[in-house]
Amino acid sequence: MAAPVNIIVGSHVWVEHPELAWVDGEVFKISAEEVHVHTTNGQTVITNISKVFPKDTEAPPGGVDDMTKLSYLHEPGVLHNLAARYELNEIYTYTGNILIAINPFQRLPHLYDTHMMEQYKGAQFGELSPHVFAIADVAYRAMINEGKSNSILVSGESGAGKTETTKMLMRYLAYLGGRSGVEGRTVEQQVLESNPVLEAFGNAKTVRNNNSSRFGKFVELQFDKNGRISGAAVRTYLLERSRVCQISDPERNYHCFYLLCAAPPEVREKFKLGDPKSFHYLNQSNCYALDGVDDTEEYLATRRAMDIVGISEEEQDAIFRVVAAILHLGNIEFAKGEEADSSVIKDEKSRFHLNTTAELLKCDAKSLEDALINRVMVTPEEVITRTLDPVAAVGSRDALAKTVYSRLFDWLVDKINSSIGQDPNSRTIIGVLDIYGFESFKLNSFEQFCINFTNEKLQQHFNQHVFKMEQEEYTKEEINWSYIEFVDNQDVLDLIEKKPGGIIALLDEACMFPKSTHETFAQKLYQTFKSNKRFIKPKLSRTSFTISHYAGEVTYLADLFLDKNKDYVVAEHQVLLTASKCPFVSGLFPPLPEESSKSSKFSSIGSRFKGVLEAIRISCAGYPTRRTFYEFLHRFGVLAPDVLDGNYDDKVACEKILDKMGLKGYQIGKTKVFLRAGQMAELDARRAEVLGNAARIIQRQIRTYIARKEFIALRKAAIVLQSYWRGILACKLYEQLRREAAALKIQKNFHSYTARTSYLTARSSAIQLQTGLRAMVARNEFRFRKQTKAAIIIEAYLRRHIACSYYKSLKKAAVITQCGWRRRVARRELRNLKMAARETGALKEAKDKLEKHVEELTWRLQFEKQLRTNLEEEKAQEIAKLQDALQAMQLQVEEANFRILKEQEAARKAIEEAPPIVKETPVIVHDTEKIESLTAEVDSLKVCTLNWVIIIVKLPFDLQV
Ligand SMILES: Nc1ncnc2c1ncn2[C@@H]1O[C@H](COP(=O)(O)OP(=O)(O)OP(=O)(O)O)[C@@H](O)[C@H]1O
Repeated sequence: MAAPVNIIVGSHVWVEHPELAWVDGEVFKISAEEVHVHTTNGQTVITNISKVFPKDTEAPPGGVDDMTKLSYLHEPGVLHNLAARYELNEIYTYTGNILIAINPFQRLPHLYDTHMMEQYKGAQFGELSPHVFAIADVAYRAMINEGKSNSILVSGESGAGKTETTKMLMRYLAYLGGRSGVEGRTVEQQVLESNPVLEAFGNAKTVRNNNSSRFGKFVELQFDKNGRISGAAVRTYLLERSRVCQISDPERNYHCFYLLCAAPPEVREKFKLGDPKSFHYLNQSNCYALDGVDDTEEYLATRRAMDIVGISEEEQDAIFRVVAAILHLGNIEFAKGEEADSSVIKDEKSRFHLNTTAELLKCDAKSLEDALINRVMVTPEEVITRTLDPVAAVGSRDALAKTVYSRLFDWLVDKINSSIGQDPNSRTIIGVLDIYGFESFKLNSFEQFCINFTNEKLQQHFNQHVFKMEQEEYTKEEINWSYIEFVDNQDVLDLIEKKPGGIIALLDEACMFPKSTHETFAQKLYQTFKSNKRFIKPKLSRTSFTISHYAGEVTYLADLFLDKNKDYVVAEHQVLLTASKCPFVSGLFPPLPEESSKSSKFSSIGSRFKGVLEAIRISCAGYPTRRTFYEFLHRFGVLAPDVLDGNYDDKVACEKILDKMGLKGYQIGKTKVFLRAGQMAELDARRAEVLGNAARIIQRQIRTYIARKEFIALRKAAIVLQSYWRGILACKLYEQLRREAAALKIQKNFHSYTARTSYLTARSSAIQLQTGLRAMVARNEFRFRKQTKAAIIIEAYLRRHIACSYYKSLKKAAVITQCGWRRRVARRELRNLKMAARETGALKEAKDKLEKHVEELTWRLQFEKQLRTNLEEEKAQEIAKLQDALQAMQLQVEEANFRILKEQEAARKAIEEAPPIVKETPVIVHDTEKIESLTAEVDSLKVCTLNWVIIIVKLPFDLQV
């Protein structure tokens, strides 16, 4: 809540709610005791109020589409809601089943296009966003379903958009019940095409609206039994006749006057017209032209529209001749005559206008003059001719102008209606009443009085419908009904229309007394209604009076009431124009039947005003819908077929159906069912649902059949298509597989190439290694062989040495053996010689010799022993040396083995590190075998060496042996 503000000044202030005020589009809270409201210079000043933010008004930010959804239904809340929606270009809002339309002052074509019409066609009320089409749709459906006529009331202040709304309603109704009309034009087209004509003669610029309709309009669309438009009629009410003679600044007179003044020169010349400023009926205001409107163009457009409506060239000529005549008529001025209370044509200028008027109306100029300045009074005894003073003559002139203009307007409306065509056999109509809403201005005159009286009547009609008649019906039907308090405006209506004694009756009375003035009329009112609650006499005024209407108090100026009320044709005027040589003009004033001219020549607008509202029916509250039991069962029996089948009384059956539908708050009367607002729609919706379901079942079966047929055909087609596509897919798949295989092959070859390359690299490395190793092994072997060769040489030498030694030993042994043998032989000879020495000394000598020889042999043995010992020592040394050499060779072999193992290890590692795809090649196996064979070879060599060693070692033993 914002801080309180002291003074708020606004031009649009609503303070009807006790706590809230709406000031220029904002909501304010009023502190009840201190609030002070007064108006200065057209602005309202409110003190001690505090601003309320929109959220406090309970409406969601975007507003609600139905005002009944607002938590608090008060003016600020309602206006705030409308403003919030208006911000979003949502110009329509519901209040229950009433539509509020706000003038967007811009074209919103998307709101009214054919797509929109399609959407609203047959849609449930309230289902879609609020729209003028929804209202027309409800009226049309109700007419079709119930076979009854319906009316739509379009009400609002001037410029609110009534005429536009009416056009939209008609367009939508024509869309629903369209028929091709005369010469291929639809009725709606014809009605709309007639609009420029009606607007040219019935519309004028006002303060609020540049194209304000100055007449009430009831468009009646007639429908045949099939719900097609079969005819249409435009009924007009209350053309604002006073505007013909009197306009206030900055308003304009009816458009047609300005169009004619802007017509092509030859036309203007023909009608002796000039600048609109030169005509009294137009120059009372300073406004002559409208922004963005070219009157010359409009003149031509009106002529074209007249062509379309079927107004002939001669008729068009006559129409504009009459319009020109009215302008000239307004320029006739009067001066005082020689006799008392008499007048004469003021000057030559006025006479020119008088003559021109007579010329244009094709009547006698003298008769026209007489009709303007004289009055004929018919008394039972005689006929008296009375002169009129200049003021009365002006009144007579203006009365003539108004009469001619209003007759002309009525003629145009009739012409339009006959051009559209009526259907006398039409059973139902939808009427659209476009009428001004309640008006309250600073200065209110007879027009506002009539408009407000109409609205008072509408309100009463509403009251009657909603409350009075309802209550009567409920009582008659003996249903429970708690009486609703309502503001009954019957007393206001009594004040206005009661006969005798009401304001209109007093006004008519005053109009009939020639001496009456507005002052005497006002005094009469003050006197008659001094104790009436609805009538207030303003303190300082002598001619104004205030009526407390249902919508508020309005003060009227009685000054022009008498003049504006007089709607009779002055007999002189009637005679004058009936005698016109122009058939069109005389046709506007057909001679009156003898009786009527005698009995009453006076009719007042006020009294005629009461026929206007009969065609209007407004949707009501309470139990707005009622149906006789038969109607109800006939319509809603489908909702509960079991109830219809059962043997129930109509009343019970209705009750059962309603209960089955779960409706609450309805009432069952003696002969009728009474439904709450919206319940009928709900039942209709359920009925539509049931019928819809039934229709759906039928549709389903048919659709199943059609769908099955279509399916089979489709399946066949699909199979053909599938096989074709599968063929294409298989080809594609094959192509893909082929590509994959090719890719694999390429990969394989590539891998094999890379593997081969790496293998070759590995192999060449292995070969290099092997070569190196083999070279090394060969070198080793070579070295070994060299060593072996050397060993063999050594061995050979050793063997030779051994053989030599053996030979020597054998020789020695042979020598020894020989020596031994010889010793034995010598001994034997010695013995023989001894024997012979004994026998002879010679033997002794031989003995000595032999002894000597033995001694020598013994020495030689000793020497041989010494030699063998030396030889053995040498041999032991040699063996030790050889063993050392053998050990060294063994070490070398081990070393070679160790190196081979290392090479093997390195080769194995290299192979392992090579890529996995490299298969183990038998090369290594060969190498290993080779190595193993080499190892075996080495081992055999070792064995050989050992054998050899063993041989060597054995030799001494042999030798020993
Ligand atoms: N729905 C709408 N869309 C666009 N413009 C609109 C709409 N309603 C009204 N207007 C505009 O407002 C102007 C006045 O509207 P309209 O003539 O229908 O008002 P009205 O209530 O009939 O006034 P009056 O009672 O003075 O004849 C129109 O000329 C048009 O420019």
